[in-house]
Amino acid sequence: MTDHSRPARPARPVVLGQNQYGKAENRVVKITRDGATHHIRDLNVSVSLSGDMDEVHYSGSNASVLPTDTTKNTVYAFAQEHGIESAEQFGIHLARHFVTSQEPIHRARIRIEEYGWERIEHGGKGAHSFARTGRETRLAQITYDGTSWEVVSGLKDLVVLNSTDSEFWGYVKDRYTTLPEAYDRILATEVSARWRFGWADDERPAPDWETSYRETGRHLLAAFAETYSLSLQQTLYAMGSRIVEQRAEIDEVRLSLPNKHHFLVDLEPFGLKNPTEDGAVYYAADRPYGLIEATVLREGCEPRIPVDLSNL
Ligand SMILES: O=c1[nH]c(=O)c2[nH]c(=O)[nH]c2[nH]1
Repeated sequence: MTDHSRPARPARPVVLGQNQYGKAENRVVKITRDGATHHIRDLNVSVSLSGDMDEVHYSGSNASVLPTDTTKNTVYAFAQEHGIESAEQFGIHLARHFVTSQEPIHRARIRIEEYGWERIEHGGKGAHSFARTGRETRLAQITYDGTSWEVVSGLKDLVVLNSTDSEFWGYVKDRYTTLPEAYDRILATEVSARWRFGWADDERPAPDWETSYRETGRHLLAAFAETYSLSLQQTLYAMGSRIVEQRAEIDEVRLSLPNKHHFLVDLEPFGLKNPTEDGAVYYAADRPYGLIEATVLREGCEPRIPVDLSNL
């Protein structure tokens, strides 16, 4: 056995920087039964802990280390013991547990992806058969430092398209500009969105996470559908500002919108017209794509969602 009592660290001009650890991507499926009708929640939960962890890095002493295997077990045990009311509530339970039960752990960050399932309705039944929706992935990130909470929710992979009510013209033109002005184009994007809640301490009641997610998604889609778009930038702002205006619990929205270009195909070589007005055929390009990103904030609030959403 290694003796950890000896001086662990020779003086060296090297120090440990930010560090965190935990078990990533714990796949949890929870079935609850309401008579013959079953309900499913399907999560991917990643745990990240930090605190007094210098010694394990410097000397290998594991005295402060709650094993990542234990964090995995905790995720499954909590799903059974406490249920999964919402991704956010589940993450809050876990974060609070790790920080309050282990002295060396000062901060917990729980990231959750949730996959949707819909019922397979068949012959008036549909109680226990499901199909993965594949529409969007719900996201939640919960961070707790023993005093304050930061909850960022969101979604990704939500592909939406308006087949009209989109124009793009009047832009800067230089010697490299070839893009024709568009007065009736397809506007399509794959929404990646994060929204941060103002709720930060246990003194105040937490939002109703399920209602908040449902309504925020509804506003996001309604703003996309209802905005007569002169640019994707304008549509993005309409989506973000509608959420901040309509959902009092949300202070900040970050959106990353790839412009999924649809180009009218030139069919002139085949003696065919391809009019936008009716029956138009488009080439759906997958790359390169315009990438339009912005944060929309409640006035007076600090931006805290990372600019690059791939880091969240
Ligand atoms: O909505 C758009 N915004 C742009 O900034 C842009 N640039 C471009 O080439 N097409 C578009 N479309």
